[in-house]
Amino acid sequence: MEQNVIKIVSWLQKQVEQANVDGLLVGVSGGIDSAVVANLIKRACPESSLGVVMPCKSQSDDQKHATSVLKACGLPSITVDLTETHEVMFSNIQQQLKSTNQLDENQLKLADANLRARLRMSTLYTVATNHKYLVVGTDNAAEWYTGYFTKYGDGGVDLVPLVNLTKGEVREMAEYLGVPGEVIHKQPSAGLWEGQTDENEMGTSYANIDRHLEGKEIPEKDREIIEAMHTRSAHKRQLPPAPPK
Ligand SMILES: Nc1ncnc2c1ncn2[C@@H]1O[C@H](COP(=O)(O)OP(=O)(O)OC[C@H]2O[C@@H]([n+]3cccc(C(=O)O)c3)[C@H](O)[C@@H]2O)[C@@H](O)[C@H]1O
Ligand SMILES: Nc1ncnc2c1ncn2[C@@H]1O[C@H](COP(=O)(O)OP(=O)(O)OP(=O)(O)O)[C@@H](O)[C@H]1O
Ligand SMILES: [Mg+2]
Repeated sequence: MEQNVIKIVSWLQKQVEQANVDGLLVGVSGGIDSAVVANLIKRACPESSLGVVMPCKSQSDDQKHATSVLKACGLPSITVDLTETHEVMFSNIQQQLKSTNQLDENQLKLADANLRARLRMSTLYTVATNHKYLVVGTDNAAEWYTGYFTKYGDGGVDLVPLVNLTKGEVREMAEYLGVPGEVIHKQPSAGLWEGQTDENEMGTSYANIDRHLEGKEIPEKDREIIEAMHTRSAHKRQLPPAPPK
């Protein structure tokens, strides 16, 4: 594990040098993926790294966990509360759709969740430009393969240091890095709506996705779910399609 950490930390340092920027930042949610990245960027750029906490109708536990992650790794932070910003933007869009008879309640619920992720992305780039830092993403191999992220939201980043690690490997790295236990052991959640957990929404488990990525046998039903997510999300892992010249 130590070797893996050293490898990623020096890769991050190289990216900073090559991009000719001053440092790195990450959104810190109180979840395990951003906790690991927070530790890695602090190691890569001890004097020029930043965590950004961005509550948006978030659970109070998440904020408590974000604070304990930041304290444990000594990463400085700022907090930008997006609750009001989201409220203004979302209710304006909703009103316009409603008054013109174009509102689809179910679709808009999903769009609402993705809007929060995209407001966070805009916030991170605003702070990154101010500091001359790069935005570091937190997607792991399981999320990347299944496309379980918001296009141009939490997927809109400059670097993806965890993209080759399964969720299990992220957990092992979190333990090695001293991430607080309550963060390591809670259910992964995008916090996109009340009571949401990743595994409920996906209909399969990270353990199955990890096993599938490692080439091991998993139940046929889970294999089908994972492959369907992978196919459906191909566009998120590519540049936007363009017509031939
Ligand atoms: N074939 C295609 N070619 C090009 N573009 C295509 C496309 N199909 C859809 N699109 C575009 O992509 C959009 C759909 O993609 P997107 O907006 O990402 O939305 P979508 O994939 O529907 O939803 C995002 C998923 O990621 C989950 N998520 C989000 C954020 C964080 C986390 C987490 O783990 O923390 C999880 C979230 O719960 C949800 O299940 C469509 O609205 C359309 O604009
Ligand atoms: N409230 C928040 N404040 C700051 N960043 C956030 C917040 N919510 C989400 N993010 C950013 O979006 C990323 C994607 O969320 P995701 O839930 O996949 O990761 P996580 O919360 O770190 O871990 P887990 O998957 O275990 O919940 C986070 O890692 C973080 O960078
Ligand atoms: Mg989360």
